[in-house]
Amino acid sequence: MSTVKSALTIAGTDPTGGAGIQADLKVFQEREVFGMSVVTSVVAQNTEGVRAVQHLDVPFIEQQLDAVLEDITPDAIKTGMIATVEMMELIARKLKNSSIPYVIDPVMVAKSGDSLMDDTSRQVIRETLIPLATVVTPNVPEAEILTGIEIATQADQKLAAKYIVEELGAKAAIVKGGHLTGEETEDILYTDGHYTSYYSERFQTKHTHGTGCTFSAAIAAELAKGKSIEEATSIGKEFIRDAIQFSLEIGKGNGPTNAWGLRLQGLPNEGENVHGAPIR
Ligand SMILES: Nc1ncnc2c1ncn2[C@@H]1O[C@H](COP(=O)(O)OP(=O)(O)O)[C@@H](O)[C@H]1O
Ligand SMILES: Cc1ncc(COP(=O)(O)OP(=O)(O)O)c(N)n1
Repeated sequence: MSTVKSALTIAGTDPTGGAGIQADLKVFQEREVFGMSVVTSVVAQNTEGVRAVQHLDVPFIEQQLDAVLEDITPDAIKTGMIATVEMMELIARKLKNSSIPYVIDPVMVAKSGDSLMDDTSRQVIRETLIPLATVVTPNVPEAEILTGIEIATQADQKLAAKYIVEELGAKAAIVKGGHLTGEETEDILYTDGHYTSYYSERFQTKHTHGTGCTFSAAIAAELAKGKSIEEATSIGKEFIRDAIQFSLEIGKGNGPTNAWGLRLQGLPNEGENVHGAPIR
């Protein structure tokens, strides 16, 4: 009997491999969890931005989900780009009575500024998916939309995280600090009435395509292995720090995070700041 755990990502695609499903699968592999995926939207994007989006038909997304879930029970599920109300309703129906740990990265806008979720869905996700979540991982603009709270300080991050749990019904929320300023990044977790902060140095790099996907996928992988929410977040934070420190200068725009950054720590260039390193 295999002891390898599995995780399922339900999300959109990035043909350049830096974000979305492709990024999630790399992270699952790196965290030694068997990765599975259900595609919601096919996105023609690259490191410079989004060119076009095609949403798959909801009945076909359901067929993909059924094909996985009737065969394999994942040890954790993550959702990323869920762009329409109909997709949200489908996933909510499928996960309603499930006890599988469920991480929501409420992807709304790509770093390039391109919208990945329509306006109605930004409101509807609050009622459909968020109450089912084990952990929700919004960045600052996403947390502002979910809560209506303007976020500029650590105190605002805390208020928003608490709101997502106490008012919207998630088990835990991590309001990420990547979009704020300062020498450090601080991500604030609220769960079971307690706050925990997770810090890292802030790297001065433009190569941050896929940071949110990478962070949430790492948390999902650790939950799949049975780690607590606090432990999974701590490992996720270390993972994203190294994935950004060793991010890659691929493409003409914002290069992607490096899912094997943590492994590089064991190599001779340990500690060196190599972000922007070409892969050749
Ligand atoms: N320049 C940076 N240096 C170090 N960590 C960062 C940097 N930018 C973002 N992070 C971290 O990456 C993760 C994703 O953050 P964020 O950029 O806020 O989300 P998103 O990619 O969803 O916009 C968080 O843990 C955040 O603190
Ligand atoms: C298909 C798809 N899903 C999510 C994103 C957003 O990724 P994120 O990790 O939030 O980082 P950026 O790509 O916005 O830098 C995406 N671009 N595509």
